[in-house]
Amino acid sequence: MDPATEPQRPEPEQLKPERDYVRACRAALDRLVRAAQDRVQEGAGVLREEGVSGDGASAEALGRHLRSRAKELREEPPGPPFFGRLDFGSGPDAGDHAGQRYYIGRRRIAEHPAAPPLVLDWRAPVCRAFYQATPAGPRGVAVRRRFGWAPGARGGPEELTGLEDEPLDTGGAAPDGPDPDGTSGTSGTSGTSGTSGIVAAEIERPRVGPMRDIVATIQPEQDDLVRAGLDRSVCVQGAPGTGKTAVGLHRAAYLLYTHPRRIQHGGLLVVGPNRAFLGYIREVLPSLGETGVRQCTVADLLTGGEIRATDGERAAEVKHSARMAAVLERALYAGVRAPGEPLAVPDGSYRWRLDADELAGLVRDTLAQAPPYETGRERVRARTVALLRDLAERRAGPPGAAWLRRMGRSKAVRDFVDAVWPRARPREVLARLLGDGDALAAAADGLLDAEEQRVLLWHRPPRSAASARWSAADLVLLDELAGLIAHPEESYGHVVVDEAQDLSPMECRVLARRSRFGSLTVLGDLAQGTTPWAASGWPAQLAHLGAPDAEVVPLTTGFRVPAAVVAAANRLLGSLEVRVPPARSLRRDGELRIREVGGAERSLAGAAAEAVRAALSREGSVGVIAAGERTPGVRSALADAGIASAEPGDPDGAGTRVTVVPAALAKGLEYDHVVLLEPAEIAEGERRGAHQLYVALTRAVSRLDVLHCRPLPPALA
Ligand SMILES: Nc1ncnc2c1ncn2[C@@H]1O[C@H](COP(=O)(O)OP(=O)(O)OP(=O)(O)O)[C@@H](O)[C@H]1O
Repeated sequence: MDPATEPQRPEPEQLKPERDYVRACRAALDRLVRAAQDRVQEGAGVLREEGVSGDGASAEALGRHLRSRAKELREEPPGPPFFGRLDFGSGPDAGDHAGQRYYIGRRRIAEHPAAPPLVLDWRAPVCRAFYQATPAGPRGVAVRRRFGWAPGARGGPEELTGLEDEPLDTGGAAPDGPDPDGTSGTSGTSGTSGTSGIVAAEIERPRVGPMRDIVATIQPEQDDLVRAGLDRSVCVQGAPGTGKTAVGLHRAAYLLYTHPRRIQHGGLLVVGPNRAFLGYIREVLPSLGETGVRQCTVADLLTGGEIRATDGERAAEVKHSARMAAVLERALYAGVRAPGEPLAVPDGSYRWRLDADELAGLVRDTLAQAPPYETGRERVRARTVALLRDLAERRAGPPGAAWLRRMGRSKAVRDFVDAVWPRARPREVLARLLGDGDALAAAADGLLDAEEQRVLLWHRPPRSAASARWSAADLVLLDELAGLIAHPEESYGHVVVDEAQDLSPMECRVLARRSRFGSLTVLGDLAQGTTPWAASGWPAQLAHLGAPDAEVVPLTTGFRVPAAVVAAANRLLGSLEVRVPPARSLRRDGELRIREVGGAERSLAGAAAEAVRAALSREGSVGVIAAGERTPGVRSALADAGIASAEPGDPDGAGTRVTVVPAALAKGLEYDHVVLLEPAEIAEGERRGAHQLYVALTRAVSRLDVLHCRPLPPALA
């Protein structure tokens, strides 16, 4: 927190008791770390004494647990131990909390595990009041106190620089406590929620480095989403900068805290659009103490092989369409057929005979049950053996288990199963589909038209499935086939999907398969859809994601983009192919400047370098956004001007203030100052160029410079 922007400068004596409380928290934390380390040593002693005898295995497990707890505590990012305080009143609304005072922080702090906590974890149920209480609905809270900390504070007492009180339930008195200066309920803001200076300062502070958590300033409508139950899937349709990503990550942390067993069993998965985005959000969950969450792209989940081919635009589009799911299912089951003749199974000198009709009925029944393909195959085998057992039983009484196993493995039964329900491997099925026009025509009949079939077919089919070169879209299809053959082994307890509007139906199905028993948090903005297959409405997309009942909740209050920029972006909304509620900005500050470059000026890239130089005289990050083909020129113009720049997601660019961003990679990122080059070029560049421009326009936290040589798109003119 920047003390300069703080609305209220408390007297040092107001801060003193709070700084003492900080000291008490630090001391408790130090004791916790020491105790955990001691327990590791004790654990090691137990291990040594027990050796391999006795209960060595559980001693070892205990040792592992203690070591990881000690490591966790040591590695806990140092930071302010708390950010808020609740003083409950004595009225009936306060319930069990009447007269209580609670400090709220990122993690629980206590003298020892059984002691009453000095600081509550923000996810604890009682902390909900911190986010939700208003003067109209105080929830028993007499005073809400927010603390301001110096920028980059590591949690030292002197770094606590501000506080702000909001009297809420004026009917109840604040409790007595270690706060003899009487600040509670007297100092601070007007008491109207939403006018907190500390919240405003947090929202308007300059951005540096990766995304940070918003745990101290979560807004009531965001909190509702963060704490939605695990059994509910939710879909957040949020305008740019309304905190969708932040909400998704905090919800992940909340669910891990509230349902540790259910989530940790399957794990929690966060899916984002690309590396640059994942790099940007990487540190939010660890800063909330959650380190075990997998964060990846949909492509990272696909294990079908390497990408060694590129699809044409049309082929990719067809491969990503929902109809491919049905085409692949047909292709997979194309080999399943009813037996044409009876089955004879030799058994010593005897032969068992099964009737063709009976076997056909068995295959038909199995198909009707629609199990995964491989399960179906095993079911056919087991039922065939069961028919043989019935015959044997009638002849000589019940056969033993060894006999049943022998029949199941006999060549006759194996050949029969292979003939009616052949073994299937994803690559072979797909290679046949893409390499053989007849196979494709059979599977795609009524689903894909002749042109669509033509674009799918390989011009030069590989000699075998093993030597096929797969494209990115093929890997999605291989995953679908693998999922039809057997349920994927990895299935998560909860999946958070960001920028979900950009996923194709087939990509949605990749995620649906991995959250079979879980719920989803779906985050997106239809107006920011930039892929050829971007969703135009949520119901269909949610159905592909396997969460057709998810409630769609809009967020429209923007925390990033200043009002002037939001107004320009909203004008663009009318020209997009989707209907979404327009955003409104919480921020009155900020600047939008549009400038035509021409005449004596050398070039757009040169003008960009000048704009960047001017931007660098202020605080915060700078992003130059341009059509992809323009970015190399911009980087060299910056280098010529002596300005270092990085690409988004470049791990070596961590200390660089200037990032040059191809418009296609701008999604989800934000910079204090954005220099946007030649918007007309971005708008025309791709098929959904207007959406791309909408994304590019909404990346600025404080200032947006638009530089152009060509006429502006109408919405900006
Ligand atoms: N309650 C809040 N308090 C402080 N900052 C917030 C709050 N909510 C959101 N922000 C900040 O606003 C910015 C935008 O948030 P976020 O990236 O989550 O929005 P988004 O809806 O995902 O945006 P987009 O769709 O444009 O990518 C971030 O810097 C985030 O930290």
